[in-house]
Amino acid sequence: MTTQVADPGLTVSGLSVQYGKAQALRNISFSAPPGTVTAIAGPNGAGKSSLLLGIYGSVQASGEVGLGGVALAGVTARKRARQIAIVPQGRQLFPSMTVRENLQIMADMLSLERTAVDHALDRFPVLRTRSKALAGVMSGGEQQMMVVARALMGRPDVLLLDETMTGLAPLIVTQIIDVVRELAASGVAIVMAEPSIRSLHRVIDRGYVLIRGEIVGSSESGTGLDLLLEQHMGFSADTASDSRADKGTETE
Ligand SMILES: Nc1ncnc2c1ncn2[C@@H]1O[C@H](COP(=O)(O)OP(=O)(O)OP(=O)(O)O)[C@@H](O)[C@H]1O
Repeated sequence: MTTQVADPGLTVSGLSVQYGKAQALRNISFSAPPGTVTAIAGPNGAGKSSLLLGIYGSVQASGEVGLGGVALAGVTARKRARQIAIVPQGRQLFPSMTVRENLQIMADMLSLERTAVDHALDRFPVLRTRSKALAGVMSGGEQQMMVVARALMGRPDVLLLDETMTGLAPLIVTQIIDVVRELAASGVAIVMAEPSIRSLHRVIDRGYVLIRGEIVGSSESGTGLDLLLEQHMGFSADTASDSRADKGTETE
């Protein structure tokens, strides 16, 4: 009788990132199983982007990244780009091209089938209705939806979200969370890095607190992770802004 071994999903082992003499990330290890949403919570400069870019492969990193038990070091860049998708901080879209044209570029880059752009437009209703609008005239939330739809075009096994929810209106966050949950239900492993996770508890399955390039704690729930983040920072970003509003005082 053969025993089925569970797919480990994304595995990160001893990942470190250095910029010149500055160590941005030190010896990070964690896993993100298929069908789960893993949060990386930490303040500005903690190393969240460096971690996601190191996993994605667009910054030099030491250590090992694996997918489904296979080390990605031996996988071609093209295959890796299809298996792992990223929504980068700063969006990186072409403002003077239309929504459709922006999506077409990704389809061409990954040699996707002809229907890929239409599938991407169908992810969010607003993209379908505004497919001929220039990306630069779309609202911040609409642009973020575009970038999420673009990242999903290659049907990745792993989706990395770098501060995708930060600064968005609650209604937009809800729409993106719905897509994230749908993806997780279909088996995608999702890793989202955010400085504040207060409005994201319902989507997070597990997570880690990252401070100064190191993982300092983990939790199996969004609520637990938020508490941990508060403990490590002394206060959370949201708590700080709430209390400033309550007291009407500036703390800086
Ligand atoms: N290209 C770079 N060259 C030099 N230092 C960098 C570079 N990118 C990031 N850093 C430094 O590495 C550290 C981690 O930065 P990183 O952007 O990964 O953190 P972060 O948690 O994503 O922060 P933020 O929320 O501000 O984006 C910071 O001290 C940052 O100044």
